[in-house]
Amino acid sequence: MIFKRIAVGIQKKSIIQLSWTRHLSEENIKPFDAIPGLTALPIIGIMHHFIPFFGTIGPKNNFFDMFEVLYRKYGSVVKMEGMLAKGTMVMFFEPDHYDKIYRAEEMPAPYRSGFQALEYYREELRKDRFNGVYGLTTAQGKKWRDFRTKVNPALLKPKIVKLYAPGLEEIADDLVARLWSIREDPAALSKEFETEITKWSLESVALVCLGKRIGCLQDNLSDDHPAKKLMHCSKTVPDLSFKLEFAPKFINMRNSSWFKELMKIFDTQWEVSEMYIEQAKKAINERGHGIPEEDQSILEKLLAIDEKVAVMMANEMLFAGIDTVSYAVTGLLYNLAVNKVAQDKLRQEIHAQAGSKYLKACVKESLRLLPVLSANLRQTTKEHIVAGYQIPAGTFAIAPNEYLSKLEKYYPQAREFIPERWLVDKEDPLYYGNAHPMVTLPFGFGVRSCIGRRIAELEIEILVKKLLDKVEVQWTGPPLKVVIKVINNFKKPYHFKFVEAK
Ligand code: HEM
Repeated sequence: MIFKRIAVGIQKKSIIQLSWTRHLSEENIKPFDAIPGLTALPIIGIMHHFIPFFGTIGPKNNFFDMFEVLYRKYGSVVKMEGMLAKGTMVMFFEPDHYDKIYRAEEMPAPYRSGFQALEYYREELRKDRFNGVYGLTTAQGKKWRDFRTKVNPALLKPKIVKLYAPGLEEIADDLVARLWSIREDPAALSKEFETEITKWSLESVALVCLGKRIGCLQDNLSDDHPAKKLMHCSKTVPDLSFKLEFAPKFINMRNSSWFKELMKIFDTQWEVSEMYIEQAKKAINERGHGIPEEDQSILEKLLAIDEKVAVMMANEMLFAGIDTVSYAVTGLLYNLAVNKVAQDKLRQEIHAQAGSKYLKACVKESLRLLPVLSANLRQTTKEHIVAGYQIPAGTFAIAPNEYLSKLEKYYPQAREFIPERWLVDKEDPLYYGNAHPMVTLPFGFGVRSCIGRRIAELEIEILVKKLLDKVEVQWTGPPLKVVIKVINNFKKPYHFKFVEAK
C-alpha cells in the first residue's frame, strides 16, 4: 500500500514536472519572426541591403563575404527574406543546428528546391516532353527517390566508375598536350585556359555518359559545334539563374528577358544533349547488347533499367558535370601553384607511382578552401525547433559550409592549403576529424549528395597526375578571387604559367 502511494506520488510528481518542463520549453521557443536578419521590401525585395554605404550588408563579391558579414552582425541563426524563388532562407552558423534539420529531412526524401526556372521548364513549359520524369536536380519526394535508386549503382560504385579510366587518360593526355603547346604565350594561356579546361571536362563526362568522344579537344572547334553549345549552356545557366534569384521581386517575372533567355538555353541544352544521346543509343543498338561491362557507357547500363531515366540522367550529366569539375580542377591547380612544397610532394608521389593518397588529400583540401558551391541547401518539409526557434515547413535551411570551413575553430591554420590535415592521425592537432563532420561538405550531404562525385574525383585525379608528371604549375598574378554566381566562379584573367617539371 505504502509502495503504491509512493509510486502514485512519483508518477504525479513526474507528470507535474513533465508538464512544467514542457510549459517552460514552449515558453522558451521563439517564433520564426524573432530570428534576426534581412527583411524584404514589397517591390525591391532585399536589394537595398546590398547598396554601397547605406545598405546593411553593402555590395559583396561572393557568398563567403556575405556570410561573414551576416554572421558578425546577427549571430549564429540568420534569416534572409525574399531570396531563392523569393522564399525565406535561414542560415545556420552552428553545424549542430543544420545537422539536426538535414538528418531529420532525409526521410522520406530530402527536399532541395532552388532551381525554380528549371522546374517550371520541365514541369510546365515542356511538360509533354518530360512526362513526369524530371531528373535528380528538380525531382522531389517519391519521384526523386525512385529515380535516384535506379541510377545510384551505375554512377556511384567506384569499381564501375574506374572502368572509364583508360578513356579519361587519353582525354587528359590531349588536354596536357594542348596546354603545353600554348605555354610560351602567356596571353594565349591566360585567355584559353578556361575554355580548354571546360572542353576537357565536357569531353570527359561525355565519354563516361555516352561511351564515346565528342571531339571537344580537336583543333579549330567551330562556334556552331554542338559541344560549344553545351559549354555555353553550362556557363550561362548559373549566370541567368543568379540574376533572376537576386533580382528585385518585380523583375522575377516569367516575361522578363532573362527568364525568356533561360528557357531558350534550356531548349538548346535539351536539343543538343538529345542529339548526342540518340546517336549513342543508335550506336548501342547497332553494336548489339551483351558486351562486357567495361565497354558499356553509363547510358547503356541505364537503358537496360529504364529508358526515360537513362535519357534524363545523361542529359543532367551533360549539364551538371561540366563547370563543376572545371572549377574544382582550376582551384586545385591554383592551390598547388601557390603552394610549391605541396606540389613537389605530390609530384614525388606521381613520379614514384606510389598511389594517390596525397593527391586525394590535395583534392579534399582544395575543395575545403575553394568549394564549387559555397553552401548547401535543404527546404524543410516539416516544422523543426532549432536553436530555440520555430522553423516552419517550407524554409530554405542553409549550411554556409565554405565560410565555416575557413574558421580557425574547426581547422587550425584554416585559410592555408595543408593537404596533410587529411592524412595525419588523431593525435596531431591538424587532424581533420577534429572538425565537426558537417562543416566541410563539398559534395553535399546524405542520400541526396552529388551523384557525380566518383566521376568527378576520377577525372580530376587522372588529369592532375598527367599534368604534374610533366609540368610545374606556377601562378604569376595576384591571389585568385571567387566571384558570385549560383555556383562559384573565378575572377579572370588567370595567371597560370607552365614550365617543364624536374
Ligand atoms: C567537383 C565536382 C562536383 C562538385 C563539387 C559537385 C557538388 C555537388 C553538390 C554540393 C551537390 C548538392 C548535393 C546535396 O544537396 O546534398 C551536387 C548535386 C548533384 N550533382 Fe554534383 N558536383 C560535382 C560534379 C558533378 C558531376 C561530374 C555530375 C554528373 C556526372 C554531377 C551531377 C550532380 C547531380 C545530378 C546532382 C543532384 C543530385 C540529387 O539531387 O540527387 N555533379 N553536386
